[in-house]
Amino acid sequence: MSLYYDCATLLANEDHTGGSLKSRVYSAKNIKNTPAHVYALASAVTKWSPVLAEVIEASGLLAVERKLTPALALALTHDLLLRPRGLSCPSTHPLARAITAHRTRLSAELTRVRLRRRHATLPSLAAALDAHAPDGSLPHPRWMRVNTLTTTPKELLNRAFNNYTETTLADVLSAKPTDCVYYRDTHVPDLLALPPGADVSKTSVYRGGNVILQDKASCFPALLLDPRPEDGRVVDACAAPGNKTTHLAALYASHTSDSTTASDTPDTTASRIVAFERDAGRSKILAKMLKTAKADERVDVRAPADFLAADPGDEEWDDVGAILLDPSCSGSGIVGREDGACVFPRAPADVKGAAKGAPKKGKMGKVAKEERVKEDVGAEEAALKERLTALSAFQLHMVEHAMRFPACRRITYSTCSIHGAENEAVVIRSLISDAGREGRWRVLRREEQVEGMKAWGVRGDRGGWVHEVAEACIRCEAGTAEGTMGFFVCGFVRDLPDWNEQVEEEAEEGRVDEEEWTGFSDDEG
Ligand SMILES: C[S@@+](CC[C@H](N)C(=O)[O-])C[C@H]1O[C@@H](n2cnc3c(N)ncnc32)[C@H](O)[C@@H]1O
Repeated sequence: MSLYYDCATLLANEDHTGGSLKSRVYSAKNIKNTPAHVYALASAVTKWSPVLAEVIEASGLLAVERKLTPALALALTHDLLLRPRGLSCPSTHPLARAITAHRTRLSAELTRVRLRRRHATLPSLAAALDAHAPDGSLPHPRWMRVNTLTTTPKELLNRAFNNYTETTLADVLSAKPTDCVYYRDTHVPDLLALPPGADVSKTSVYRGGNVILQDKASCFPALLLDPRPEDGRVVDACAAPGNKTTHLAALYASHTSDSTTASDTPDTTASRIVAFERDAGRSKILAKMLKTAKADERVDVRAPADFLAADPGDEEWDDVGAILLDPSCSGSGIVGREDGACVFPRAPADVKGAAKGAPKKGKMGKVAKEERVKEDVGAEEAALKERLTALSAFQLHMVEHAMRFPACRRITYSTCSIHGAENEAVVIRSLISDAGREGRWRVLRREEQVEGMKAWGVRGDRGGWVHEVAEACIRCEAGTAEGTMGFFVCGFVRDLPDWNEQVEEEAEEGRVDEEEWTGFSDDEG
């Protein structure tokens, strides 16, 4: 039984140890079983966790078996339902008894989840989870961004991938994990793709911070923001684990060499990127990532600290010229959970209709079962709507806050969500908000975007939005030939008037005293 406790401890990761699941298993001091044994179970549970979490929630297991934690329930349910030889512990153990008592109900819920995901068999569902891709869609490549703070693509390829051949993305997508092929992206500079399932976590280039495992779509926000020394300081408002922070640091640094001739170039040796992160545990991961990527001296980390608590009126922020805003979202665009990111069943109190999900005695007729499924789906939809309403209110608040920084001229807003409520709707509501109108914010039009982003063809959802806004918004879809996850990003800009020039011009025209300043009209938003 200790195997299940070991696995649950690793998955729950309550002390927020950073690194991959494998590195955490192999460096764990508090496990009783061999690391290989624990890792095999923990990685299988992680893979199945999106499915098993649904099964456990729907079964009401955690409401009945109070001694089971969500992580323990995942590990036990995995072996009970999916391991050919079942649980690997004596059947008389109290935990084995507790889980076995629910076998019928859990197994029925697994069937329902499988059918809802449109898989005729368990192996078909397993293959979809293996490929880290949604049902019926193409697999997901292993994207890696070359960290130009420490190396160059050429040097990296020569050093670590010299037996690899460059090919098309389509070839990479259909290759086996061990095939030595790579693709060089055309939208994001310094981005490479390896075959789906390729494991680079053991390589020295990964451990040494020469490559950052970052989905292509997740590289868009920093690229679109295009941070430059003349922007002043750049804020990453929601930074952990730090993928975009390190990207910002690399892009910023790439511009410093070609701008050093300008006499008003700011001191580029100081930390010009400020990273906020509210969560204490994730702040540690951020610090570790920045150190590994050799970006720690370039980033002024404010963590744990709330971006919303930074007062835009405070002179400390007078030189913030660009903000990258990547706030918490529903995550509905994520197609593959990174190694170690396990999905846990929610505690009974958090599950809507948990009581309804609790095991009941007696047989159900076919019609009653169908009714029950319809009720469940209806409840799920209502819960999602409620969640999206809360998330989009928070996201709007974050954008409005960013829009109030007086010297800020560019903002990128991004989510890994596919829902319009968190994406285009937040953009529109930000533009018409007080902060948006008073600050004269508008979208960064497609023709104004950096080359790679301008060329990207999948634009915002047109459903009723103004054409310019839909064209400015960038979307990525999961499971397509582009190999991205579901993602959204939009840039905001404002052309701040140069007040001195304006006053001079108006004085020359003799208009200064004639016209009284009445503020911007609503039409000017
Ligand atoms: C989507 S994740 C950011 C991912 C990150 N940008 C990256 O690319 O690695 C959102 C993060 O924002 C943090 N967060 C949410 N609200 C925040 C706030 N008000 N201030 C600072 N951080 C916040 C969350 O804790 C979470 O770590």
